[in-house]
Amino acid sequence: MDLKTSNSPVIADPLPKLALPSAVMTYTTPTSFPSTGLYLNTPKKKPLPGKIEEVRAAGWLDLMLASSPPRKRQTKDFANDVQADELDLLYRNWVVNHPSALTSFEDIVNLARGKRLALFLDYDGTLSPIVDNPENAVMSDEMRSAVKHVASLFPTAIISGRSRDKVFDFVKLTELYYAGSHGMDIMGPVRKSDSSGQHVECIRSTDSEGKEVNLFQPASEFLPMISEVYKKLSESIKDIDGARMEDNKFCVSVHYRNVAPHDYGEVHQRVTAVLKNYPCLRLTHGRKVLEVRPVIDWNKGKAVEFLLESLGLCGKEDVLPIYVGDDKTDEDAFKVLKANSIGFGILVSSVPKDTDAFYSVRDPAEVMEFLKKLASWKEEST
Ligand SMILES: O=P(O)(O)OC[C@H]1O[C@H](O[C@H]2O[C@H](CO)[C@@H](O)[C@H](O)[C@H]2O)[C@H](O)[C@@H](O)[C@@H]1O
Repeated sequence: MDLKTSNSPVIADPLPKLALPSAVMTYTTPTSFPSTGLYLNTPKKKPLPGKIEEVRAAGWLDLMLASSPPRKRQTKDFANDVQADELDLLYRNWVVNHPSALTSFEDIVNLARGKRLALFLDYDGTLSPIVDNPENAVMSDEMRSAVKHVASLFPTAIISGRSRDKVFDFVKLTELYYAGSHGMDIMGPVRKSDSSGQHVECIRSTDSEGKEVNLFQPASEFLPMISEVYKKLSESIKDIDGARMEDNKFCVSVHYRNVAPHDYGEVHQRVTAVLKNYPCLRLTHGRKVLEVRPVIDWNKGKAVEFLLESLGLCGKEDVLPIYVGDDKTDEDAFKVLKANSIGFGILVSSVPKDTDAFYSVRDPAEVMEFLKKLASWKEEST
């Protein structure tokens, strides 16, 4: 297959060998902040919005209202049906540019032939369906065995916004690599090259099975600050019906999925009011969730690069990394694969979205089908 046809991601020059983490050390460290060396140069903050209208003006309220695709229609209603037909049409147009990884499976196989695949999987909305209570986002046994199966064939990692321990409790597979807190807590393999001092910032540790692993936690100096902010935010939002906090170790989630839309502005206002005293924390936005995290130049994309490097798969022409994810934070990983033309992303979405992923699937059920197909193909071809 011609890799440069417009219907396939262009897999060209491999990623130049990364010198992680020193590649991200060029940022200046404000003296009053912890000295992790990975700070982002953020623009000066705008004044905090004081009223709900100002929250809207800042664009956050619209983002909060639009976050996460609408639920399936419950009623038979003409206006709803027209809107749904329009959405279907938009989706059909969008999928032309982001073809289904299932219907384009042959193209993917053609790209993968003769290459070593590396799989990176997001958790929520990718391996488990989105549910109202984050504690209930369990993975089905069928999905677990599909992931276990691919992990026996390709190096596979889960990269989640949740804390690493929590995502492991859901997945329960020791054969995977895990990156929690949006990549700020990575448990990866120990490389022979580590003895030459390549990953100076890693801590040698052992996993639950006693296997030697490398721990990489670029935001460890923020831990006391994050737990302080967690307490303050919990106190601040406790009277907002449906608002819920989640401690993700190196970041904090403020969930508003179960909050009435007229209170969204209030949630945002309370969060920004607490954060104004923490200039080295920043706010990002996911699916009905506001996320507080350290201002360091580290994200899921950097975690993918780091893991590829740790696995000895970086800069190799015969390696094809695939990243599957559903959320904004996964875009950092899609971007890395696209920018370096080394692999491609698969966006999990049933509605059109602006994305750097090349392929798409509609939901976790399709993710599972894709993983099963990949495993069968690999087994048949060997
Ligand atoms: O990177 P991920 O593994 O996708 O984690 C991102 C966030 O996922 C979880 O929240 C989302 O899923 C919940 C359960 O389905 C849902 O209730 C919530 O509205 C979604 O935003 C998780 O709870 C967060 O901590 C993660 O940051």
